Amino acid sequence: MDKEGLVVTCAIISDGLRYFACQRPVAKKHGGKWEFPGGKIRSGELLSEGIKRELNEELNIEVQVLEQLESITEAYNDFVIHLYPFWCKIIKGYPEPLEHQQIGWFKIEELAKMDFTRADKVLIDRIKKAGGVPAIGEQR
Ligand SMILES: Nc1nc2c([nH]c(=O)n2[C@@H]2O[C@H](COP(=O)(O)OP(=O)(O)OP(=O)(O)O)[C@@H](O)[C@H]2O)c(=O)[nH]1
Repeated sequence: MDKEGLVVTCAIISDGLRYFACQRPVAKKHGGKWEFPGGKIRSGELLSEGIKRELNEELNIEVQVLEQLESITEAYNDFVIHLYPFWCKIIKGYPEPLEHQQIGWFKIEELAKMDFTRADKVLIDRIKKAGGVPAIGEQR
């Protein structure tokens, strides 16, 4: 097991009512699981730069980081993940599923029932308990 752990960022994007989530391709690790868009940080890259790069690569959107949320560390069978969530706002483009099986907008109650990884379940629980991240304006 990689003791250092994998540093992964993810974006929480909300239209005030629903949250944006993506389903991983079957062939990838955690295939078929739902996740918040993002990915591994490259060496020397700032977390806030990594999240913007990943969303651009995966969804062809530009985002503004509004706030960094509390990180989550989870041990899976073969690796440890340090998940760094960022509350983000889309400032350019509409999400396209360039690397995911499916993408969509879901209410928090729906997210709580979907098949997310353990790290994400912790995050969803936190958002639910906090009563949601504040609405972030106009999105379709
Ligand atoms: N993107 C993302 N990955 C997550 C989340 N939660 C979580 O456990 N992970 C896990 O973090 C690991 C790395 O994410 P990733 O595979 O998206 O990273 P990446 O796009 O940079 O990888 P790649 O370049 O190999 O495709 C995966 O095992 C993934 O399941 C999440 O909310 N978003």
